[in-house]
Amino acid sequence: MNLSRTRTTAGADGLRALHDAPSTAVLGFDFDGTLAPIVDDPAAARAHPRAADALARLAPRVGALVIITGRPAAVAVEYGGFEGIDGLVVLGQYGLERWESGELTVPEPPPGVAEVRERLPRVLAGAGAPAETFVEDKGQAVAVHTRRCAEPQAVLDGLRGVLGELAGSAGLVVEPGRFVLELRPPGMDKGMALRRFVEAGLAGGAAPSMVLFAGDDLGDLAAFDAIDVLRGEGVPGVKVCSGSAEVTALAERADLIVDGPAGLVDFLETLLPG
Ligand SMILES: O=P(O)(O)OC[C@H]1O[C@H](O[C@H]2O[C@H](CO)[C@@H](O)[C@H](O)[C@H]2O)[C@H](O)[C@@H](O)[C@@H]1O
Repeated sequence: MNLSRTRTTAGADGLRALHDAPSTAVLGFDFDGTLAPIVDDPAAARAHPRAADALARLAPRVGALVIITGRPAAVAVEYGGFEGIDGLVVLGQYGLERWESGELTVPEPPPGVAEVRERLPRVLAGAGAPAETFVEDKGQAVAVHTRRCAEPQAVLDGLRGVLGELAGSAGLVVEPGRFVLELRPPGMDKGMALRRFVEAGLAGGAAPSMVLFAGDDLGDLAAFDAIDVLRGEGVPGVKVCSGSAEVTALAERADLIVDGPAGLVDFLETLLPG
């Protein structure tokens, strides 16, 4: 493993801890933009062609593999091709849902989601949202995408206020992302999900010896925060940014920057025996 690839001493310490004791390491990943290249249609997103194989080969070598995604857990499993990966846990909808070994746990959505679903078309029409504005219904949340609009950032910025009001009036919060505003339940984020996963310990009861998380989008900053807290408590950690021109906030805080999903898979393959 090439420790000099890291930009920080703490990151090099974290990678060294991974190298020294992989069997008690926790490796966490975001899905879209990190394991799966970004595409215009959310339903067309698929994991990088080498991602599932790399994860399947890593699974028996590390303490735990967890994907923490804004997607419904079952969707990430399907789009990722992750069905047969023993030992992989997928926490969907920012940690509300859990998939492991084919078992899926999904809570009842709060009533605010149905309210937002019903009111959203009128709110979008009233705000003059272009026809290319796309609504993704995720069951626990509703996402408004502007990627396919001619001016996606301007449309997104123009919708922030009305969608914030709509979410607030229904007891939901707005989660901003790459040309998307998600109206979702409060009370859980990727940092809390990662923290709980780590605190639950590894199969067999061992405490994780290090934690790595790789992400690309604003929702992943909470997981970076969790890594910082763990480091403060003496658990080595590595923050990996799947770099893009669309979001720069993660790169500023990352120990290691890789070139999108292809770069992440290349990195994962360096953790495997040749
Ligand atoms: O937490 P993640 O796994 O990164 O999921 C976050 C959201 O990702 C998806 O949207 C993003 O990817 C789409 C497909 O590449 C892209 O078209 C869109 O512009 C991106 O924002 C997904 O559709 C959302 O449901 C996820 O919450």
